[in-house]
Amino acid sequence: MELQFHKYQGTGNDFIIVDNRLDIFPKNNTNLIEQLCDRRFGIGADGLLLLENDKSADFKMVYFNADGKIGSMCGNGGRCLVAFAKDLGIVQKEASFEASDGNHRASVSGKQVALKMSDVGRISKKRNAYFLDTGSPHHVQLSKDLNSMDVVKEGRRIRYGIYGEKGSNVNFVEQLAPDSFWVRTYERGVEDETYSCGTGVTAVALAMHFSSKTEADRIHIKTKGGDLWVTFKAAKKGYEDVVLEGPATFVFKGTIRW
Ligand SMILES: N[C@@H](CCC[C@H](N)C(=O)O)C(=O)O
Repeated sequence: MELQFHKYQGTGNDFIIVDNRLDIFPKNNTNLIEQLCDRRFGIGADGLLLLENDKSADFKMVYFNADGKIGSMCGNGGRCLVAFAKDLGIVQKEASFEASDGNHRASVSGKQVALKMSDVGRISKKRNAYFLDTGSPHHVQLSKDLNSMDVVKEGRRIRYGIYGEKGSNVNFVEQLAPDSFWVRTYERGVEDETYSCGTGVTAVALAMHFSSKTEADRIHIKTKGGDLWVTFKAAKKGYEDVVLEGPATFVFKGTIRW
């Protein structure tokens, strides 16, 4: 079989993107998707995104983690898919799409894509951390000396030790300024540290506001792969009007045969 694909990245969180509007991609072939994401034997990516037709939105997003298994919501992936849809001419400056956690709207300005995330109703306090679901599950904990932390070792311990096989993404945070944080993320389904995680930085921003580490409602997040911004409004219960904003760019396109 031969596959045309595109590579996009959002602050270093990188994705294989396939235009699957003809619905011919072998979605059930977990081994194939894992192989395509492999950085030595395949194209290499944190995940694989399918753009599909949708009866009411501009398109539908289907996301697979690098382990080849269907994933939950992917914030950076959603932003990259909107950039891809614009490059294909499917959308202009505004877009709407269906994802695993419902409908999302987005706006494009140059290389920047602002994605409306789902409302977050509940943030639970763990011993030295917070847990919330921003479309994907996230453990958020403040850490000292983030620079020297073994994120993979610590992240794996928490991901399996506290959250079992179903797991959670694990975000380690250091405050840089009243409205700015540095985040390193161990990502479930990639089972490694990624250069950034969109649902992760969204979770960090909300958890830091919830725990009064910041009073800002527009928060800058520094990641290994670059800068992201999260804006939000406090709601009666949790947070609403949550928007994740940052760059999403085309890297290359190609053909792969197997
Ligand atoms: N990198 C993604 C997160 C994708 C889902 C995550 N790997 C999970 O399985 O929960 C993002 O940008 O949100």
